[in-house]
Amino acid sequence: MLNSTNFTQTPAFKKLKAHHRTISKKHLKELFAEDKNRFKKFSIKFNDILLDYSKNNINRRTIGYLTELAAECDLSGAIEQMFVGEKINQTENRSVLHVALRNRSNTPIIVDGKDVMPDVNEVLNKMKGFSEKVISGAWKGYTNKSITDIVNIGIGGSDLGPVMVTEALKPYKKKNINIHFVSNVDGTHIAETLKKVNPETTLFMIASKTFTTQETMTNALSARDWFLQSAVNEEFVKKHFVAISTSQNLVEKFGIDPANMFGFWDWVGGRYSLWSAIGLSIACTIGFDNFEQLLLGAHEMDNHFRTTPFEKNIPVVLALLGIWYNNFYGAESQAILPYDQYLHRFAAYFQQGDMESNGKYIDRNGNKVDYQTGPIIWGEPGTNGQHAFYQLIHQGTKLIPADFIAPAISHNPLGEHHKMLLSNFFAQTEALMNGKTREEVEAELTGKSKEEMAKIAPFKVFQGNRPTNSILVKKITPKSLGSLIAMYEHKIFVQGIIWNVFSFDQWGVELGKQLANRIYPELTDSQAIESHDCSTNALINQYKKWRK
Ligand SMILES: O=P(O)(O)OC[C@H]1O[C@H](O)[C@@H](O)[C@@H](O)[C@@H]1O
Repeated sequence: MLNSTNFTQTPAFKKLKAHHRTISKKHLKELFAEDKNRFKKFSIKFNDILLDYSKNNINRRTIGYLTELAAECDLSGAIEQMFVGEKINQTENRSVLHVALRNRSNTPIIVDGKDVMPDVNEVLNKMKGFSEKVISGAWKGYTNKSITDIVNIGIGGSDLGPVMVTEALKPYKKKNINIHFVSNVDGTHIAETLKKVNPETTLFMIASKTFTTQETMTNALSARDWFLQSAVNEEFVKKHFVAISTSQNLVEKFGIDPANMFGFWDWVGGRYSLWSAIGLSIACTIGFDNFEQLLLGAHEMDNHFRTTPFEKNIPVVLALLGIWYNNFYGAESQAILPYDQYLHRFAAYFQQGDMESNGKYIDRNGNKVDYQTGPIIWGEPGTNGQHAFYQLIHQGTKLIPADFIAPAISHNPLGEHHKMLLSNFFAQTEALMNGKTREEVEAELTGKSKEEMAKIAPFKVFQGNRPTNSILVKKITPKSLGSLIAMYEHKIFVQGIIWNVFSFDQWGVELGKQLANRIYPELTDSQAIESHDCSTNALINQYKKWRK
């Protein structure tokens, strides 16, 4: 059982409250001027990842109190409970073991008296064999041609991870395999995808933990119909459809050969599942050896997280900084800004990862919280963001803590591009910290009259004092990406523990599904609907009129 302390009632929280009153009066610039060793004190290097968190509104005392807070919420106990397979997802009575999926040291992890590692390894072996067959061309379609295109059909956790990773690791893509993803129930998504592929050489991966998700099942059936228009014989489905699920029963019902099913377990949360068979599309796109490197990178981050003291523990430090801004400074969001085009879905991936995990107002005791929990996660790759929303980060009225992520080495060392990209990365965090004073603005406005200067100067001033983390990675490789993803996963875990919420269920997605199922049959005929509130009725009835 996880500890369920209200963190706002701890001694450390009270110390942080008092401390916040003083330190929040100091500009980041002052903190740097006072202490030339800030970088040394507030940075952590782990393998090929450097976290510089010195550009935050903190000093040694802040970190001391924050780590005390973590201790008072029994973070160490919670970490151990997760790693040893205790059922910390209490509302679903499940263990939380994405760490077992990438447990490359193979130490036993026991759930309900049984070591899960042999099953994990068995599925990994099956994925290895299958991906090798697909990539080598040995897996043949119904006209004896090799596979050229994979269409992964899934949504949420059965989509976002593979999408993000295959995009992030495009430089490792096998040349003979193209990957496509269909998630939205909007027919446009599947229709546009099917225009690009040939039924004779396409492999569909139906990815769904439950195998009941409306969007995925609808898209899978449409894909099957489309395939059978050409292949005709239902026997051929098994050469072109594989399933990734925890439900063998439903997979068989759908007509997929159980031999082509890749299983996983209820202790893998959807948004933590890219390491499981849900990663089959990744393995078939970049090769199994690279998939294993991804697992290894995550495993090394797991070990770091499990064994490193809090003040040197990257996920813990990131989580505590998030709590500092969320609960003391009143920040409502957290930006993730990758300076790497290949990471363009990274923020979208962690929108699910973070917001589905910690977007909760009921605590682990079943009571309504009286503090803020999960932040809004958002972001786009630099430098696109700079020309869009950075205005608000620099001069808006909201505090937006931001994580800047960049690789030192580009996969595309084209001319001066990477140097320019990185100069923007370094410049932005510097600008956000220092800002620009009125004096500096005036010094630049040479040749202007006093009146002209007074008129324009206020608009050109930047307050600065805006916190950032810089995460510099040597290169985005399968291994370093694995570490980066695991880093954020554990950050979310730590925050959930301290906010006292259950991070591994997602009851909040159910109500909308339920109501959609009720409304769906009402849309069939042309009868006016009166069973809802006047707004919903009117919208449905207008839709019915227009579609006639
Ligand atoms: O893999 P499935 O079962 O199709 O679920 C897909 C998604 O459905 C819901 O939106 C949530 O439960 C998500 O966490 C999940 O990832």
